[in-house]
Amino acid sequence: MGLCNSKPSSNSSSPKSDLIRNKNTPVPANGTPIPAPSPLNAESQSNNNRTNVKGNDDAVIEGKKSPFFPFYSPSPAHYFFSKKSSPARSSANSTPNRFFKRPFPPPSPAKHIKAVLARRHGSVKPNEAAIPEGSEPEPAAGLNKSFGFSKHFANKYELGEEVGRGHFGYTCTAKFKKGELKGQQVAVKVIPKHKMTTAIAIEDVRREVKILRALTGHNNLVKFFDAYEDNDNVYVVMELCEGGELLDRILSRGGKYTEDDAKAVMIQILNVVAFCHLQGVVHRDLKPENFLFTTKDENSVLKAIDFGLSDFVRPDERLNDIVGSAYYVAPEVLHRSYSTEADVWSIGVIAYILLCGSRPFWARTESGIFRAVLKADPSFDEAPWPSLSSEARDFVKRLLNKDPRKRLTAAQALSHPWIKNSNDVKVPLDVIIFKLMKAYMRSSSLRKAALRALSKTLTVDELFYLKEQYALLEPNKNGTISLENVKSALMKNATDAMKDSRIPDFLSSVGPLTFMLNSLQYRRMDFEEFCAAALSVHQLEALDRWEQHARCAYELFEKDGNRAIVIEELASELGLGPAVPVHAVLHDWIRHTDGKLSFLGFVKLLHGVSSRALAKAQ
Ligand SMILES: Nc1ncnc2c1ncn2[C@@H]1O[C@H](COP(=O)(O)OP(=O)(O)OP(=O)(O)O)[C@@H](O)[C@H]1O
Ligand SMILES: [Ca+2]
Ligand SMILES: [Ca+2]
Repeated sequence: MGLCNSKPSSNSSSPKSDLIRNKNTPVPANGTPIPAPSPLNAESQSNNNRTNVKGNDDAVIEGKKSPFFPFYSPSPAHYFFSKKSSPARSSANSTPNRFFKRPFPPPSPAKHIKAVLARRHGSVKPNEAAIPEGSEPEPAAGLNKSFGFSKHFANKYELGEEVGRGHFGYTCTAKFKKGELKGQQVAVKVIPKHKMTTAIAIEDVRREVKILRALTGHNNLVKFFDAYEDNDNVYVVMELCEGGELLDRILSRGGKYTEDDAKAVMIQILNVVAFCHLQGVVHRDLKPENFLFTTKDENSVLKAIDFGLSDFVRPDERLNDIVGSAYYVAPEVLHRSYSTEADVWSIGVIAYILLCGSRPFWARTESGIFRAVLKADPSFDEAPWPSLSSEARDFVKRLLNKDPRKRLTAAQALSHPWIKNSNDVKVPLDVIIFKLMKAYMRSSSLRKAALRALSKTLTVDELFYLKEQYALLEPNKNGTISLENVKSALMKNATDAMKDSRIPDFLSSVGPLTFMLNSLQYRRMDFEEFCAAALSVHQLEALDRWEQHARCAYELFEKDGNRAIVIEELASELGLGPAVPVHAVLHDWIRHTDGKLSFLGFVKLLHGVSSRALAKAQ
């Protein structure tokens, strides 16, 4: 492959062509207007209920018993000095100026978005938070707070000291009282029932336990043992992580990691998040506070915790409730139309913080942070960015792409040049492959030919990921795959969570377009075709070299696949309905000399049928 000299890099994500369906209310494909940057969410300064650590933005308040006491609390004098000095001494080579030109204050505990707290506690002040219509918190009366968990917590465990506290619960050590495990220590997250004042809050706890139970077993996910309840509390029993929160380690290092150390953290985060996504679980609250080290050792394993805001998401579904923590929230979450890509954004924020010690999006108020997330481009010009590797910068930028279709997936991020050569990297199966293959199988032969041409322009770096994915589908001896390979690869990785996220169903059905059963069942696909099927035009488009990719592909298409096409046929290829004045719109997409596709038409065809058009057609 790679007939052209251009050196593009990157890969897949489907034309979000896949059906866009909302969980609760339909949202236009492009998302709804921005909810937040209005007085609605203004001034959220005091909404942090964390009492264990650092309640305030950049300060560290009284103590949790963490050994990683965050001694790095920037002196306000730095800012004072920096502000005062910058205009006067703005010479570019003034070293002090460079030093004090920290773009934002260093990381600190993130607050949950107000809407999260509101929908859980039901105590919304008028205009305080944006809540999706039709999901107003219900009154506390008549709520069923029985979870069906075992009632024998007190018989089995003896609670010890508190080790952490969050908005919804507090965590203590505990010991097995008897039996083989007598004396062994565990962690118990205690969630008081009196705090569950809405049906949503109860449902969240139910789902938190369900998801933990289903996902436990991954090396970078806190091990779950069991859940109990009594009249007052729910008790979630887990392995005890004694190494403290990732946030505390970031702070204890003065906010900066070497590239190698940041990479080691990133690999573990991406591993567990790619695993969750394959299971159809979106975490929705990824932040350094929600990753714990198992031991105090420098090289300790990192574990994801706190699935309190997590949810199942079907491959063709968009979620629309605004949840998460403001500094880490993805733009499409604020637009109320999102899926697993939102977690990858949060990982991008964590990566940015690890590498430079500052937050990429910062403001004093919630609405200010939202505005920054939606509109601002994070700075890569300030120190230390220019001295970091170009791969590191590229990695972070591709996680922080505001368009979720152009963002890398977690599995793709593990294949990124910055990461892929590290030890311990094993690229996992990526669910986006199934979405893309599905869109490909539904495409016309003309679009397939266009995608094939594009796939021939992929570079070694881009092919690396596709090769890994193809290998995971375990092609047979003659190097081809069929629907059976796809199904069995999925089933091999399946946990109980997959049932709730309906990933296997997604493969074999879609109403009138029973795509794969009809097509892949009766034939096999080789690696070349797989590349055409599993590449993402949107992601390639995000690259600086996209134009080269596309031009090069068009040349190949001209030789091999281009043919005369009439406007009506092209219109139907692109799913344009009768309401669209096709002759006016598509005029430039067909070459007048020979009736074949022009470059513009070729690029349009690569993108395929728009999701809106597809939704209308069904
Ligand atoms: N398995 C564990 N081992 C050790 N400490 C833990 C464990 N699980 C949780 N903790 C500590 O308890 C804190 C609170 O737990 P968790 O984040 O699950 O609670 P929460 O109420 O959902 O928090 P939040 O306000 O972030 O939603 C964690 O930040 C961590 O410090
Ligand atoms: Ca937490
Ligand atoms: Ca939580």
